[in-house]
Amino acid sequence: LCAYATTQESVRGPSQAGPPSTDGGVIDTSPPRGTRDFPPEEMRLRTWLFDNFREVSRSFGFEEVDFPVLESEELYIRKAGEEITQQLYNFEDKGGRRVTLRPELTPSLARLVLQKGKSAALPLKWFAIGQCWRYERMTRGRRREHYQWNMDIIGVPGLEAEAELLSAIVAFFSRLGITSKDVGIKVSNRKVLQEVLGRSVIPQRSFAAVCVIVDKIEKIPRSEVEKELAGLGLPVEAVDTILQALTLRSLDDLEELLGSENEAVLELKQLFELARGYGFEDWLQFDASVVRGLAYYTGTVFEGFDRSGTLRAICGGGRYDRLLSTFGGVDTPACGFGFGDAVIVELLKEKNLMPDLSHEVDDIVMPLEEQLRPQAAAVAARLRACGRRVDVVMGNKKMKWAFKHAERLQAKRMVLVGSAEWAKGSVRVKDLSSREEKDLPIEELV
Ligand SMILES: Nc1ccc(Br)nc1
Repeated sequence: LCAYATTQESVRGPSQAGPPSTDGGVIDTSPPRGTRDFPPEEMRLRTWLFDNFREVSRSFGFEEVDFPVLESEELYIRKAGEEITQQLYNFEDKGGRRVTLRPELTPSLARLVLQKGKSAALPLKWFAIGQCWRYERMTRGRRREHYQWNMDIIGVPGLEAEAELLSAIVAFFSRLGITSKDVGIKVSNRKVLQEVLGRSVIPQRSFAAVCVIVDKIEKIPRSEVEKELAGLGLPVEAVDTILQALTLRSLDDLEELLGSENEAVLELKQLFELARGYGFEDWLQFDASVVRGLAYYTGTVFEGFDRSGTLRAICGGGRYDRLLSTFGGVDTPACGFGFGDAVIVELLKEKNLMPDLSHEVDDIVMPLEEQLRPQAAAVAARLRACGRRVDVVMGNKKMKWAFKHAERLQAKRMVLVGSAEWAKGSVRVKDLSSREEKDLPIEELV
């Protein structure tokens, strides 16, 4: 399957036979199950998307980091029943080590923060774009890999960190032409659930598992959620109280339920006040049903959604103040988000906002006779040294082919190297938009 394409053409590989395989037939040219190739057109779109991820990250003063796609399995062994840890692309390596292709980036980031220890001056503002994996029985035919953009702030306990991250997400959407009419960001706080569970005397050790189950509230039948919560030993009335609390959609109602001094109420009010300061409050809406499916969130949680309701969550994140101590480190406040490379492309297609990305070449240089190829090479080298993107015609091609090639590449000029012109220190240049043609001295080519 090709990455972002949806047409059948993208799936069929080239018709010519591939390298002979052992039994004389053509090898399977498809990529491994659940993975994608990125042929040029798809790769241009991916590069464009990642360039936007990077430019937003840099405009917020973040530094890029990266980690191995292969990590120790122990980074993801959590007991809260998350889908992400039940679908590890894990195996035992030749040294007998339990390893896995990473399903997410946050644990790697936490590992690097711990590794850096005191040498990393806080706050850290790190971003990464990395391929993440899951191993899902192909019954559902879903992908097994995607690229995720992550931005994380380490060392800031206050809501200003979440506000910065949300502002970065809004800045990214805005760069692509997506508005708050197309997309919203649901915001809540896990302290809502913590308070509600506390009132039902639910043991703290079940909190993460309750969040993972409640996160499925809009994906599986309520009866199934009730059954799974009961499976954690929650009494029926507690289940009703929890599900009732999750229907809250206004901060006033939340305040009425939890009181004006409740931490979740105070934090959410502060976050919305900061959002007004940044000017992106119309992107946000409080929604108590948002808990996110990762066990380690401890406070604010949020997710970007398309208002037409046709797509899965576009991005998501939250505060995770106690992740480092689960790795034996000292707890450090942290918050971050993940933004996948697939749903956003579906949204851009739906909104007709896909960019027009052509194969960009400025000049096509062609020797009119084979023995002039060294001269053509000199012309190409000079043009490239001046920053022009140059395609040199290779092989013994006819002019008709060369002009068709130039049209395909949407080149701006055709530069023909012929003996008569070369003898005068010139080349023949055809402007491919004005169709104007003239001899130019080589030193005037740029
Ligand atoms: N965590 C994760 C990894 C890979 C894909 Br595709 N989706 C989610």
